[in-house]
Amino acid sequence: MSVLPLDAADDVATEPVPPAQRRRGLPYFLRRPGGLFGAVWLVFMLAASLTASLWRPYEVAEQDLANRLALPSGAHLLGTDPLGRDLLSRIFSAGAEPLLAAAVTVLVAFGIGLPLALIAAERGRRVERVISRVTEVFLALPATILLLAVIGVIGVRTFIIMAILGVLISAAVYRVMLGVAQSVRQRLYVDAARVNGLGSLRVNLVHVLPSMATVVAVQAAQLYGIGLLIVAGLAFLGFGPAEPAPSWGFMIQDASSYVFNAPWLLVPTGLVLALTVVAANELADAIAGKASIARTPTRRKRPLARAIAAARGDAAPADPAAILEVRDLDVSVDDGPALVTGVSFTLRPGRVLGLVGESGCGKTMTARSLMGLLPDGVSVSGGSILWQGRELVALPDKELTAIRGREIAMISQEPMVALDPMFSIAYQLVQPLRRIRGAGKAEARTIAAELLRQVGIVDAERVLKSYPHELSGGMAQRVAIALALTGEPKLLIADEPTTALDVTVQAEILSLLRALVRDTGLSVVIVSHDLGVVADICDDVAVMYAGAVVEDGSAVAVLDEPAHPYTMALLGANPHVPDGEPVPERLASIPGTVPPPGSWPTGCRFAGRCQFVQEKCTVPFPALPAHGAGSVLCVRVDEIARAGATWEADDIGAEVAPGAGLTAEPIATEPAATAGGIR
Ligand SMILES: Nc1ncnc2c1ncn2[C@@H]1O[C@H](COP(=O)(O)OP(=O)(O)OP(=O)(O)O)[C@@H](O)[C@H]1O
Repeated sequence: MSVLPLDAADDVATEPVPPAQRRRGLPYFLRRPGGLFGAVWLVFMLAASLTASLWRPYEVAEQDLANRLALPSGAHLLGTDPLGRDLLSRIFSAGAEPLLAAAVTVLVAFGIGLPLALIAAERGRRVERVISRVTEVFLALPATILLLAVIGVIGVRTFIIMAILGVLISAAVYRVMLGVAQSVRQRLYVDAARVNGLGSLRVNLVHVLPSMATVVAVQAAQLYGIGLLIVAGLAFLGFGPAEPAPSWGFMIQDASSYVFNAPWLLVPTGLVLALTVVAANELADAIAGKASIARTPTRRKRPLARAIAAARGDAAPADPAAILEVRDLDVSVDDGPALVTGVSFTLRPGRVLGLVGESGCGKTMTARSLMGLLPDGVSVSGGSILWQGRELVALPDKELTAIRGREIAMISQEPMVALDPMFSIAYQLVQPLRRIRGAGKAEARTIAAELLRQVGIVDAERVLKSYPHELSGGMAQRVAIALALTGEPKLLIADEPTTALDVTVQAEILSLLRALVRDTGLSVVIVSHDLGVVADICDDVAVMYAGAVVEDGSAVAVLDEPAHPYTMALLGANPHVPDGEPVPERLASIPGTVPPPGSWPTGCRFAGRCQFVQEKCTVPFPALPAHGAGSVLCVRVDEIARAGATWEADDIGAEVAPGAGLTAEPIATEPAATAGGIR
């Protein structure tokens, strides 16, 4: 039996209620007429039913044979049944059982389904598959037949029957909650909590569950209404309390026999049952009033990476001064295409490395792999990430958790999303400070204020009391940076930290990052598609195209004298002209788009869009010619350099033919010297 729609996760709220709204008077759902009615009616019914023996005017079995099938009167406010028993007394005396039994179903269904969903969402695809397969078995069971069989064995024991129903329905609850939990876990503030080293149980309790509260409440209220109908339905079929004990279902069944000669008999019980079910649904609707949809993929741990690590221990970095050394990193979709291949770069303390390239080139996947925060179904499939000489690839999650937030921190493009809307800034800063630095509450608050000042927030006390939605984008990004600094990290990974901000705020955040690097010796890996950002802040740069680093070196060298055609093209297409340089009449463009993973061409992946393409670019090449201090993934790099060719801006309306930018006769390629080719 599946009483909950399996796609309900898409239809209900996962967005927490803004704290300001929560704090002002009644909860928001009670301010809606439907919600108020639902809550008041349910509370009234429960209270009246549980106390019925204290106030009912007649005993439930007391007969007034002179007043059979009577209409409402002063003596019998809701009338009487065929034996002259008082309907008001019987209806409310019968209410406790369905109201409590339906609650048992809800508690059991959510008591099983919700924790399973949280575990499946957290433990990754394998565990999720196992749990999902088991729940599918439950979903396939013929629940009605099963319940009737149980009644045959144990008799009419409503609470046990409804508990068994809860077990069966828990499979449907699991399916719905899994979608929501996966969606919530994908939110950046959950990432931020993980990045700050919060353990999985606390991430679930502090961040995931509160964000699921609305969905849980909506689903629970709906399931409660369904539970009421099932209890009444069972009693209607004769599987309720034995006469003369009253039950809503049997009273309706009894009334249906008199529907023509005493139609009123059906009204009071039917109306009370209908109103109670409607009340549960109205409450659910009111809770769902703030609905918003969240559909994002889930994350998982890194099974392939574990295998890699099993075969490899920690190693000494090739560059002894390096704090981070990434070698031949491959990131792939499990059982799917590679997203990143052979990425290598080195980062020294106090330096800023930029990963730059068009959208979809693999910058984010590369950056996220450094923290073990790849999306579900994507994992490191090769290579090594040496962090201070320690291999991070396939490090157990527990050890990675200890590194995240403390040694390596992360900020992302959307500061608002990275901050949990449920909590004040003070709370979000104080918690990691207490956990990571072991500070007391007062001390943590003082440090939090200092951190806010360090990131350029002058009225730190006011901001500490604020909630994320009360901050501007730039302010929120400063807070996100302060949050990242709570663990005094040595490396900050900044994924497009200024993309969502307006230009003036961008400049402020960049200058803040520069100051942090200068003052604290922090190292930064910054992901950006903006060469202006790279020029502004980076010491080193790695240009990525279609999952590979096509050129790297010092920012000055790469930006001043780009060697790879792709870097030239990016620079030619950059609308920002440095001060003192002439403004070009027309910007360059790069025809076509980045080929998606799985359809990268053989040979140079940029060949299809390159102005300098030749036959030899389209065949695999095992190694590359040396070029300056950095590396350049182009077989023609020296020819192009010698010819002094640059990426041509195309004429309006005309597309530059591949190969048009270089007219020199083909020149023999230098002997291969640098390792690394395109796979
Ligand atoms: N969860 C995922 N499953 C499969 N493929 C993915 C997933 N996430 C990203 N990709 C693909 O991986 C490739 C690299 O994505 P990535 O986000 O690293 O690019 P990017 O250079 O950071 O681009 P952007 O600036 O748009 O984020 C893209 O082709 C993208 O479609």
